[in-house]
Amino acid sequence: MSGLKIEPMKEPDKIINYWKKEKFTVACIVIFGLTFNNAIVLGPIYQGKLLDSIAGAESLDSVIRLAVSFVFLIGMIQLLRYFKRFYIRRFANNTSAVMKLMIYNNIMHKSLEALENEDIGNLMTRAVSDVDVCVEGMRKFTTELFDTGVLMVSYLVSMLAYDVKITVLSTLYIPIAMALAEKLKNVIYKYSASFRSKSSYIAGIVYDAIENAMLYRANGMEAQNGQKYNDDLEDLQSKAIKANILENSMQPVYNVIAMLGVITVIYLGGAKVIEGSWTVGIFSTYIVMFAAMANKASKAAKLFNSVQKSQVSWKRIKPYLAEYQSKDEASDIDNSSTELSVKNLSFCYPAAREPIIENISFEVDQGEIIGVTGPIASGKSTLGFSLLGLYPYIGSIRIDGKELKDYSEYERSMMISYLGHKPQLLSDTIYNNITLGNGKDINSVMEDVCFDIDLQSMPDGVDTLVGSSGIRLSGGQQARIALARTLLNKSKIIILDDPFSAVDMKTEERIIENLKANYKNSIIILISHRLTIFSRINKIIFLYSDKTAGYGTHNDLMKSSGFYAEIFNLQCMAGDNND
Ligand SMILES: Nc1ncnc2c1ncn2[C@@H]1O[C@H](COP(=O)(O)OP(=O)(O)OP(=O)(O)O)[C@@H](O)[C@H]1O
Repeated sequence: MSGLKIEPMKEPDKIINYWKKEKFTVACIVIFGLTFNNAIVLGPIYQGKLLDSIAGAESLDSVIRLAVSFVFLIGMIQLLRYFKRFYIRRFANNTSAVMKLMIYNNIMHKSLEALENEDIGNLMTRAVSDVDVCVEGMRKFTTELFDTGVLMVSYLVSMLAYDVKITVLSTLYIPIAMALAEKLKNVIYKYSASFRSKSSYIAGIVYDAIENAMLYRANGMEAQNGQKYNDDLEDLQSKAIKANILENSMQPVYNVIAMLGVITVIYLGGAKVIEGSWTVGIFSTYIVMFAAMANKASKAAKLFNSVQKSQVSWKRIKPYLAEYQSKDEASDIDNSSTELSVKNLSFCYPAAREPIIENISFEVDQGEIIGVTGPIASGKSTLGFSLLGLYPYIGSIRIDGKELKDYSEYERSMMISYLGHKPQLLSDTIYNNITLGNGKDINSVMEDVCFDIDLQSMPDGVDTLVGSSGIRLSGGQQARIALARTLLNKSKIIILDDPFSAVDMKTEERIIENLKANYKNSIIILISHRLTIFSRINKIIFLYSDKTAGYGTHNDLMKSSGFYAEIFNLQCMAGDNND
């Protein structure tokens, strides 16, 4: 009984492969399932023999011998049952884990565009609860294949051996219960699908409430949201009732239909006892077998309906069960020097019709800091984003002479660090937020982002917990932790999108000096609205709203662009006034 091994699998979108993958476990289920369900038939037979032995006033010795073997038999049957259950549970646990692993991998490798279009609540429900429902259906199916299928066959064969006519006549009602369950299949499928999709919707609302809790509270929307949530819950509840009622409440009906044959058994079996061709023990054995089989038949009918329900979940998770992908970690990066050359770069978001930036050209050498600025919505962030190479672009972006799109995803992630608008802090310590588990020393990067002073007032230092999304830190602290994370690896190209918007000007100036002094092997693309430090950096790209661009040193732009000079002078004046 080795531990669970959770490994990727081939063709995860074919449900049969989950049984094929667990060959050993499935073999154990088959062996223990067959022996248990065949042995269980011996129970009523021994019970009947015991009854006849007592009624026939046999010796006490033989009654005790029979009773002891009966108890031993029951013990053995329960032991077989234990192993059968153990392996079925193991199959279910492993299948659930592998499905979740495959879905997780799929999410991690989904294109950004596809992820942006995902409904988070829906995705979460599919990745977790739909997997559970689906695997539960697979477990029940596997269990009942033996506990119902094999057992019914065993009982039927034994009953036929006792009397063919009684068996045929008494079991005529069983197919009726099965046919009724089959008829309800489509209704159950429809209700289950509607319940699962409402459930996803509710998960989305909860996710939204967590994400935007502050916004809703600040705007006094608790009551309004609460009422809507309540209405949705009521709707969910009514869908849940519809989805479950047919599946669960029909079992007694199936049971009554299947048990109708007991009248035949009592009538014809009783006559056989009276005429002396059956003993009371045989009659008892037969009736116990019949009742057990009728009970199993009604469970089989319910099983059809449960499997139907789990098929809804399977259909929901199937699109996420793609082949396992792993990054090729081979890399051919030249770390000796860095050069960035951008020529006629145009970029259009996949969902947009027109390019946001057009024909941008510039060249940067190692150790240089390039500022990117311009009016609102002129495409500053888009330019930074396009340099990541995550989306197709027009024109050329060459790093060390090689086109960006010709580098692998892994190589790009090794060469380029990116800090976007949001700090994206994890609910963890400062240290873990910066290293993301790579174990590196962070002392120097903490000094580079001027966080060493902040740490002095934190009793737990770098082990301070930042809270959910960094809630326990100030905006400026959050921004600098995120900046430290981006700087830590001293990547060849570092793209910083508005890193100083929450940082005061003095700290901003100190950080810029640190970047100039300590990141001489990198190229830094600094996107910012604040131009006061632009006189200290190497070159500037000024994006105009009409998609043209100015490029040069600060002094060049002060002369060539009246717009740039005006913004710079205004900001310097505002800075002076603040001082
Ligand atoms: N993912 C996207 N899909 C489609 N269009 C987008 C996307 N992101 C941004 N845009 C559009 O691109 C244009 C430029 O946006 P961008 O964020 O690059 O401007 P910006 O200069 O950084 O703006 P700001 O100064 O407000 O930060 C905007 O009109 C915006 O609507």
